[in-house]
Amino acid sequence: MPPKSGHLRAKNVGYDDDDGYSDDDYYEEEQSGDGMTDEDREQLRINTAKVKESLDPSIGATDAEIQESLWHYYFDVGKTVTYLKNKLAPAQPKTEQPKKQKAVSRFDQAAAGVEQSTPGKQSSSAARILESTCTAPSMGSALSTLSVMSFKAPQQTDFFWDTPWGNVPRHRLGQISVEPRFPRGGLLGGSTKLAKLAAARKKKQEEARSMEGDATGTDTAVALLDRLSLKNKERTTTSDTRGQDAERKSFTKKYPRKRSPSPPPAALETEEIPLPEPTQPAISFPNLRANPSMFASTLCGKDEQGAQEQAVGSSTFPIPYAAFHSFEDANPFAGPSPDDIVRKAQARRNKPKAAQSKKTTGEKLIEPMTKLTVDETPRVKSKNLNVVQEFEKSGMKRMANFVVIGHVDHGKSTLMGRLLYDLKVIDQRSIDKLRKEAETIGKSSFALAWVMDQTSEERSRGVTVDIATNYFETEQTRFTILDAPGHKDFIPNMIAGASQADFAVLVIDASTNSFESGLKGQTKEHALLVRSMGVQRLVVAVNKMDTVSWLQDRFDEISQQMSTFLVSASFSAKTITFIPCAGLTGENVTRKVEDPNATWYTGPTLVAALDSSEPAAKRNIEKPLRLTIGDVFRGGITNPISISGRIDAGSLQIGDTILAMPAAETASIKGLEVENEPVDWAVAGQIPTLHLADIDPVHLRLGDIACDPKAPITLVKSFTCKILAFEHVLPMSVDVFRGRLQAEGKVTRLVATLNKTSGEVVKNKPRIVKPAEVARVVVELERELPLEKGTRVVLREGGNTVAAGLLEG
Ligand SMILES: Nc1nc2c(ncn2[C@@H]2O[C@H](COP(=O)(O)OP(=O)(O)OP(=O)(O)O)[C@@H](O)[C@H]2O)c(=O)[nH]1
Repeated sequence: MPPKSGHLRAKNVGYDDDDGYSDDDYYEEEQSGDGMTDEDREQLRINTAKVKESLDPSIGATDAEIQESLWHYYFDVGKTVTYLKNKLAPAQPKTEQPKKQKAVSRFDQAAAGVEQSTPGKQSSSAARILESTCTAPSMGSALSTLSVMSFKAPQQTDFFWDTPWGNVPRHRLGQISVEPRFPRGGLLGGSTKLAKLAAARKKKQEEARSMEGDATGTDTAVALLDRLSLKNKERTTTSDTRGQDAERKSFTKKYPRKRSPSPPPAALETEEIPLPEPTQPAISFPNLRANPSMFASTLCGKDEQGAQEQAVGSSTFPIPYAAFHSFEDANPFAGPSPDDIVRKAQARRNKPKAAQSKKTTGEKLIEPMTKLTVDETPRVKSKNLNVVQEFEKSGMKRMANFVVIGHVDHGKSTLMGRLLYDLKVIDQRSIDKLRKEAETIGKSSFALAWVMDQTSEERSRGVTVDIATNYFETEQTRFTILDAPGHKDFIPNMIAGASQADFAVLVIDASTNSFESGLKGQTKEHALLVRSMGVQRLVVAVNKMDTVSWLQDRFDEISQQMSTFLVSASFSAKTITFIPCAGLTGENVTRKVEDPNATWYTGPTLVAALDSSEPAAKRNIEKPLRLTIGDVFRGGITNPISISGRIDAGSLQIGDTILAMPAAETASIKGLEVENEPVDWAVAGQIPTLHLADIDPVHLRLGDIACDPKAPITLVKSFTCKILAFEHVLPMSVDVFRGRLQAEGKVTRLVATLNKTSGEVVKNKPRIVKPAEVARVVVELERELPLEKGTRVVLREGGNTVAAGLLEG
């Protein structure tokens, strides 16, 4: 039987300094009940066969003897054979033995020297190993068997007398303790490189410590080793300490410590552990006790002694203002504030003539602001183009912006993605990439929608959140798509999109029940909103026709119901077009439908219907500039502040100065882009990007108006408007929306209900305005807004659209 012991542990002991650290030091090998691993058993079996082969059969060694010897010689076949030959055939000369031995290490030599020079001390080194090894209860019995079997007190004649591991000095035995079965705590699992290094360092420190302790009791050779290792240790310690000090210094420098409040002196005095009587120190040490922090002193009062000690120390920090006893009495607001001084200085500069000339009640409030905006000299050189002439000369295609509206998930983004893909605005590679990405998150059906929905939130939720813009052109027209969110939570964003649109594409899901649920939801609300915001032309895309097998009945049913509703919502039947299509498959989007069930349809494709739209109403190019800011962003390193938005009226060019309202701050246009292309000018109806200079971004907010400084938009705090009620309206709090602009307000007065078509007064001072009624109401705002006659607003309350209105003054 092979011995069962912690022998395995001994195999892992690295005696030489240059022995590398091994994982085995921290991971005990998998052992079965006999203390051996499967690997050991296999090794033992192979080596037993080898030993048997090498031994003269006359020697007659049993398997048990061979295995025992192999075990003690760490499976060394040569040594085992020699040992068995010596043991079982004593006649053989012993002198051959050293030749076969492995070269001994420096430590082994030293240890052997110890044993030779101090015979009395050679008492059972192996037993000592065992003593220290047999600490783990699990190994106890196996080891005790081993100690009885193999580690009898060695005789000079004993074969083991010169085995190096049998002569391990006691101070080294600390290493041979039984390791815990699992990685030690504190090293984060022990398998990382860091953990290994930490463990190796710890081991070295322990080694050095044990050396110090035993140094006196060792002989010269061990003392020599001690000195060697101590030197090393000193070296390491010094360099370590130096290193640590340097590290600490640099760390302290890098991350100066916060002074945490020290406990007050009283707390220190009440320490429970009695301190030993202080002996008179030969050298007086500096008082290293930390002084209470200023914070603690302030809170708990000053300890006089502490204060004195503190006075001696150099690291004192006065409380700000502590020296000024009368600081409570002083009035810090007596003089003008630094802001006042700056504002006063700025106010001395010239006032903008335009801003001055048009004074309203509200302007009194923003007077200081307008005084700040003076510099009308553009910093960027203007080409002084006559933009109206340039526009006429350019022979530009007609332009149209359309907003895509409809209930959530009815397929708006997919339809637009398909349209852009089929018109080759989006290339195959991009689509493949989107498909792949969509597949990875299990939303492959949304790949086309992702052409429009580009934020990670939209993609992960599968819902459009904000207006997405894209462009395409047909033979006659350059189109700007404004894809609106369908979810009711994002109606304000839909309003912002609709406020920039010339016409709308209303997408309706033809699938069973989807159309019906949309009617109760945003299909109707969106249609009403765009109408009340001035949109007259509507293309109704009856989408997902593939899900109803292109059934004509379904198409007709939807068309009829929607026509009735839309006409009741003041759309003209002539300006509504119904197109059956399937965005997902692309049928009847840019190409004719080929489904055999769809032969009944002979009308235009969706793109053809868009292209044949009436040109937008005449653009107000010659009117003063009005651009509703739809986005404020950083347009790159050279363009730290950029805005984009639709030009509602007028034109602009590079070098122009614009006035941002309500901030009443001017800025100069240093760069212009339309549809991502640099241009020199832009006109009403376009949605350009303006790269600005000479303005602080804080003065630009979504919904603000960029206008002509010579004809600025007025700021109003209350207005009268003609509304179409969606819900009951009475004097109530409302949120007022104008494009991206949103402000709190109140319907303060119901002036009259009006006739829908003629606009004549039906009833003065009604107590309530019912849904679908038209009325004149007065709205008061919490703050002044840039609004003027003809502006369209939406009134909402508690997340519902209450009414849409047109400003009358
Ligand atoms: N079968 C079929 N499914 C479609 C069609 N069009 C869109 N879908 C699916 O309808 C789901 C919603 O499509 P979206 O394009 O995200 O809908 P949406 O109206 O833009 O949604 P929101 O913008 O969040 O309101 C997706 O799973 C599409 O694959 C279609 O023509 N046929």
